[in-house]
Amino acid sequence: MYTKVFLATAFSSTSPKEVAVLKDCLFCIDDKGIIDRIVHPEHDDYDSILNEYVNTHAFYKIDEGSYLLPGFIDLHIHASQWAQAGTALDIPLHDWLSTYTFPSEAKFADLDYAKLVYEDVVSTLLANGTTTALYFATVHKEASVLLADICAKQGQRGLVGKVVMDLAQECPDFYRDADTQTALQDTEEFILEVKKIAETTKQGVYPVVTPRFIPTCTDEVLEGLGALAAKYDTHIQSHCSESDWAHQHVQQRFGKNDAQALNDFGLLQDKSVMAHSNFLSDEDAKLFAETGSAIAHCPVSNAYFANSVIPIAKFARMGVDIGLGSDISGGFSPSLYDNSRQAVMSSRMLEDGVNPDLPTEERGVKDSRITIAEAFHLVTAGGGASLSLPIGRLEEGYAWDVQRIDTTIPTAKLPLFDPDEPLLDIFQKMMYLVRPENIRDVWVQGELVHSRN
Ligand SMILES: Nc1nc2[nH]cnc2c(=O)[nH]1
Repeated sequence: MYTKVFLATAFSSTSPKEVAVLKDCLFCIDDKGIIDRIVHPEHDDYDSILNEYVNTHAFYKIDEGSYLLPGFIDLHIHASQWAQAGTALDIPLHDWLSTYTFPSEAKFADLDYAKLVYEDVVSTLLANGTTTALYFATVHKEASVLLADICAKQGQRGLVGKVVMDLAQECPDFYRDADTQTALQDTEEFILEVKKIAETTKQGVYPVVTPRFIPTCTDEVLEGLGALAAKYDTHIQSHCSESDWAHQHVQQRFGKNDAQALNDFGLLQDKSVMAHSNFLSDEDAKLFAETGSAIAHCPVSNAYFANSVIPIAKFARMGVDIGLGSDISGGFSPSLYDNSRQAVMSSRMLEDGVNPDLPTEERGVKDSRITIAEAFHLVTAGGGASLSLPIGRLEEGYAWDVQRIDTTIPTAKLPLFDPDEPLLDIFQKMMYLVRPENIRDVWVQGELVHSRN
């Protein structure tokens, strides 16, 4: 007995460069919200399953002109920074943090304010097709638990970190952990409270060990956080080699790159996700591949703060797990469609180069481009592999995290005029042209969590 059976045409990434078209398939979902079977029209039992379910409440026929995509996975987002999205992008990272961001994050000591912003960011992400998000909250333990609770209640798969920043000379008095011991104790209590919420959350919520980045953390806290992550087998997230300033800051402090320093503190492992990572050396990238650590590539944010375009195609060839992050609010857009488009465009600019005064052959970095199909892989299957969770693919054994895209609605109609247009062309048009209006329904772990109908 299946809980839900969908008859639909869908797209799913089967490898970094390949997208499968699942035409007129039956997607059979069990009571845990997992895809139990995908039955193709040529399968022997297609007609019998169709006949068994077609007149039941469990049957969902996706209309012509609508297509299913896996829900998107945001590998790096600061939930609290939703309150300042779209502002203050005119100054460098270090000044942006101290002038705008730390004062804005400090307001999350107020739980009423935190609730207002967090409920809105989670529902906004769901409306944009983001079914899983790896969140930075703020230093405040209670407000961080609240974010996990809001994800649980709204049906989003949230991985949430209480931010740790305890280094007095780099953090303002009004916004940091009281001291190292408190930072570690709050983190441990946070982990236990989120694990408690997870016990009754179908789609899962996960506590994440979250040193903000090396420049705001003491050696003691970094070491303690590595130990806590090992003790509770949690995910880990931080920022790594994001900009010239951040990269050089760690070099000056430790005489080594961020990646190496994070590894020495036990912070690079299979469930680690490091945001940005623009300035990884080849050796650093090998360390990521060996430890199973992932890169959260944040292409919109990088255009403002990273002083560079990350060579994402090269790191993918080296076997590093990679997904996409919106990095609200270093990135202004909550949409991973926007970020997929920017990932492609930035990679093209890296390949061709940008300075017209240089001769063609000196202008760019060859073999740097990625296609929109590769961006789709990053935002779905790549994100799932980065988190070591069975999400991001429409395959048996994976969670039913899905968005229904309607290409026909009058206010956001896609330019589809040829009834014989190849489905993979329609897929590309969706990746480039979909707006939130087109995202009609969103399911997480088999449950409908957003609908515009
Ligand atoms: N983009 C970005 N980089 C950071 N590095 C440390 N904190 C932050 C942050 O909030 N945003």
